[in-house]
Amino acid sequence: MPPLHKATVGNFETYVLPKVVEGTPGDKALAKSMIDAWHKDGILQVAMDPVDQILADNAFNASKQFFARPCREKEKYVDDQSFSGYIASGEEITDGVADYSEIFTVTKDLPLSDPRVQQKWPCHGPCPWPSEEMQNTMNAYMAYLGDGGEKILQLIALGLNIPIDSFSKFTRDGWHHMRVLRFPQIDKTNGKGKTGRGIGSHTDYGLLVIAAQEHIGGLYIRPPYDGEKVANWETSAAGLKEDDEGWVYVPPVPGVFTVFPGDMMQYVTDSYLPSTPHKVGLNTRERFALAYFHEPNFSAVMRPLKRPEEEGIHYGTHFTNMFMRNYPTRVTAKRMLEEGRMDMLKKKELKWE
Ligand SMILES: O=C(O)CCC(=O)C(=O)O
Ligand SMILES: [Fe+2]
Repeated sequence: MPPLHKATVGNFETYVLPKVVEGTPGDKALAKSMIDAWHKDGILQVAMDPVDQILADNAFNASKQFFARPCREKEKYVDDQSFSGYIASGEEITDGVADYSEIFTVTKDLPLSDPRVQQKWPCHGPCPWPSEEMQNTMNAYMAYLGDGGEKILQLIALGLNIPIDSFSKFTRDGWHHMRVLRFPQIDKTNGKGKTGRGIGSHTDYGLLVIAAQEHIGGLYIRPPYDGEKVANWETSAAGLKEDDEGWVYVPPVPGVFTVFPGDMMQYVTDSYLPSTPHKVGLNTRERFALAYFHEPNFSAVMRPLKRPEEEGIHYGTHFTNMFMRNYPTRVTAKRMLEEGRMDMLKKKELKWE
């Protein structure tokens, strides 16, 4: 466990996803158990089969190859329309403090000819891939997690006794994205952040957070507590209880990925499935992780399942607000403001009704 962080060590439930979710009694029992695990621990594990584990291994190898390149070279892989690309250690801000994470973000990779890019939709643009090999490897891994994400959404709906497509109807052409992450060894940072802190405590934005880590750990989560329900779309959850009691260390387990709910899952279920707060500590060795986010369509307007008459939350606006807050000095944020792209979020064409 990384030094400087107080926590208990978690031991989480592990599940095997069915090939297809059909709504059988077996699927229902699995689903209910997954929901119970989220209520108890705030996180669960899914076992990858050996073929899919290769996809994860390949993604970790591509990540290491990229991060091993010289800084001057990595810095070139930035796009000024999307938030895809390289983020140096100390560039991301969580709750006003620089994170030590070094990141390559992958958002929906759209060519300049895509109508949404032409119309200057916020956050829409290409991914500046450093190589075709990294592109293919990351795309293959994300496609695998995308399949898993859809199955999990269907299972959770089954477990809640609501129509099986209650969540997945929002994810057509979903705004799925991934953060390829490297964390420096605790005593090898550039001094821009806070000692021992990799990423400050936060919740993530969409439906599901699906994360994998190699053998060096660093992730901590807070399980749900009665009366502890922060709505990140109203009041920032960043930095919350970062140094309090109650954190649980997520030990690296070979051959699994972890899954927990994001902000939109919390919103549509009226906090029955709260978005899990988490943070990353720096370890005594460098650490690699892959955080994939299974999301609604950028244009989706999310509403509480029990109160469809609510005005709702436009997912694209929530996503854009969060990225503008985390990367205020990035070229993408500057161009967005210069070109008045934030105003576009109010337009009807950007909203699914
Ligand atoms: O490093 C991890 O395991 C998780 C990273 C994370 O929370 C994020 O990228 O949002
Ligand atoms: Fe996160």
